[in-house]
Amino acid sequence: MSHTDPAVAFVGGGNMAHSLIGAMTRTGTAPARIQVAEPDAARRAQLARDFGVAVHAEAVDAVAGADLVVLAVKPQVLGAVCAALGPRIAARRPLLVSIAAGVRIDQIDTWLGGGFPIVRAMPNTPALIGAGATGLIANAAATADQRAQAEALLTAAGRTAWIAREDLMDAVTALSGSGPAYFFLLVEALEDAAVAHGLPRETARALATQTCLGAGRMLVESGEPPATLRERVTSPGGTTQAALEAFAAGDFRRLVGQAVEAAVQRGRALSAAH
Ligand SMILES: NC(=O)C1=CN([C@@H]2O[C@H](COP(=O)(O)OP(=O)(O)OC[C@H]3O[C@@H](n4cnc5c(N)ncnc54)[C@H](O)[C@@H]3O)[C@@H](O)[C@H]2O)C=CC1
Ligand SMILES: O=C(O)[C@@H]1CCC=N1
Repeated sequence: MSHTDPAVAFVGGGNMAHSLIGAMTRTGTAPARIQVAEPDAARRAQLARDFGVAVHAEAVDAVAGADLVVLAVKPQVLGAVCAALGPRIAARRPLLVSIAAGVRIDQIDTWLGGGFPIVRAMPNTPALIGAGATGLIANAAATADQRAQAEALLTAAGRTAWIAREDLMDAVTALSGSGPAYFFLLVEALEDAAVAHGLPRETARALATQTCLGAGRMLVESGEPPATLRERVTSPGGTTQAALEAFAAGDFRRLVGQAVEAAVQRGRALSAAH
């Protein structure tokens, strides 16, 4: 980003805000362009120390003068936060970027008072190291420039993809939003299995972790389909084939499908609860 960066206010200075602010400052956004509202004094102090951004206890103090307001609070408090914020920003109507899981754009707009440009984004925790994956969707009130601003902000934290319809956000949340946890679980299970076969835990963790990184980098850097990369590891009648047959016998793909389905349903239930 450059000196023409929008003035950005974060409402909520927790884990995801920390990740996104870290990504923005690493990629050249001046800390002076960023304000954060966070009620927890220890978190405020940490944000100021880590990034040199201005911190406030009250949301209304952070959003004055902002071009773009990132809503980074928990879904359960977003309604109250928006209701308090709406009247204070109604005159200027900055772009709102919500990262709250399971909260629809029309719900946010209604809480704010109506007629606001809004982008809904679903990032994930690897944003912390610039390796995030974010799905995006905008409402009709958001201009092309505002969409580009939201995309630039999330691109600082990794890859982004616009989606065609908001109901697809439940699938994005179940895939990439929650997805890092699925890979962490697989690494945990692999590590435990190797320990059961006698490897020291540190060795098992180091090898499982590096294998996850290596596989991920091959997927990104080779551009080849995962099935092709899998087949290349799988010597006929060899060890990988034996392992993949055990996965198939346990209906691994169906299990993954069920896990994603459960996350999709939970996302829908969360939006219906607001
Ligand atoms: N953790 C994850 O992997 C992902 C989380 N999200 C979404 O990001 C949002 C934030 O999640 P986290 O950062 O993990 O939560 P968090 O709990 O770490 O951060 C939320 C912060 O909001 C603050 N807060 C509470 N009330 C406030 C108010 N009235 N004004 C300003 N700040 C207030 C809290 O003190 C807390 O620091 C959630 O809506 C979540 O659905 C989205 C994608 C991935
Ligand atoms: O588990 C959750 O509800 C949030 C949304 C995606 C990742 N964490």
